[in-house]
Amino acid sequence: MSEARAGLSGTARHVTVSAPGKVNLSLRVGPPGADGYHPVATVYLAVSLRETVTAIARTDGRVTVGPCPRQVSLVDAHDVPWDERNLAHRAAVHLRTALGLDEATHGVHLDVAKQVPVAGGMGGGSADAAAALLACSVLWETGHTRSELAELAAPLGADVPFAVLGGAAVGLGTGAELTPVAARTPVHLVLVPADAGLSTPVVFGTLDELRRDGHVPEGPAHPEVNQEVVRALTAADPLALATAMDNDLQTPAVALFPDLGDVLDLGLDEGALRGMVSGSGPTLLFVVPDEHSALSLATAVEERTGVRALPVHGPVAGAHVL
Ligand SMILES: C[C@@](CO)(OP(=O)(O)O)[C@H](O)COP(=O)(O)OP(=O)(O)OC[C@H]1O[C@@H](n2ccc(N)nc2=O)[C@H](O)[C@@H]1O
Ligand SMILES: Nc1ncnc2c1ncn2[C@@H]1O[C@H](COP(=O)(O)OP(=O)(O)O)[C@@H](O)[C@H]1O
Repeated sequence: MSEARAGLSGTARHVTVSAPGKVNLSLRVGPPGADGYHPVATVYLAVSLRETVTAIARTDGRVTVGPCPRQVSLVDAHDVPWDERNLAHRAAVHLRTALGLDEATHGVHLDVAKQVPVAGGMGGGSADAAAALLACSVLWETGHTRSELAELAAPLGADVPFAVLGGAAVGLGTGAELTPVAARTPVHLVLVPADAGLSTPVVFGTLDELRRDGHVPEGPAHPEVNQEVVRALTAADPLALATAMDNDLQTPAVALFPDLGDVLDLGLDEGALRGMVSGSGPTLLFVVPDEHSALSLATAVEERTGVRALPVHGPVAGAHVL
């Protein structure tokens, strides 16, 4: 048993929450501000690859976090910090502090079962933070609605409010100012994770360098929302969606991880409507017309690369109690 779990009784009160990973169907990035953050205009889609966090009451006032001992994980959770740097841990401490809750009586252990690739540009850590926020809020009976929790989530990371709300949404500012988009039917995608991660700040920094050196055009100070992607989502038109998608972080992600170019070509070769880097990468997303095409593309990619490809769909629900 891990040190963090020692002393937890099997009968302790607990709450389990599921929260989704995401892809960005459009990600337009402006130049960085004084705080280092870049203004974005993005279109998020929550997808059917989810994280699960169980909040277990602790009687000693501590906040602890660890990988779920019962989980057979799809992902390698070794790169995840299982201490106070973990986003789920930070979410619990943030909630306790923001609400002025008594530390002595608001301890918690967080069991995290990961399915979303780590450092893959799919917001897995953000989903853990969103799930921990809701799980602790229910455990500690704070009475917050999901939209109140989404507002509380913003200081934890640009993607965290979206993981609370889920669905599909336009994100402005750092990505945390959300407007829901009503997607008519499911979008079917195949995700191809890479065998290593990419650091989000390094990918943003590489974009800045490529722009400074004139290899990539400058972005506008206030990027505009890709309305064609929004229209394609509301019109349930996968071909229009595939055509309109864009991601300013694709060029820096491929510069840092050149093998991505080959896998993008391979996906197109096997019938995808379009392939693109998900967020800051290196996970790739391929748009396909329907569920059947998703299964056959995933099989073909696996056969040719030996990499596990994941058929998913979206939009799916945000953080909710199981
Ligand atoms: C790029 C995106 C696209 O949705 O996500 P990923 O693809 O990495 O999951 C997001 O903008 C990331 O969201 P998230 O991972 O929550 O970012 P944060 O923790 O807030 O920030 C991590 C770092 O990324 C950079 N950052 C993030 C958001 C933003 N609008 N501008 C930035 O420059 C900053 O260097 C920041 O210190
Ligand atoms: N619960 C968590 N799950 C995954 N990574 C985490 C978590 N908490 C902190 N991290 C750190 O955040 C980094 C990026 O996390 P992640 O959300 O998986 O990727 P991305 O920002 O590309 O979507 C990881 O490399 C890891 O160091």
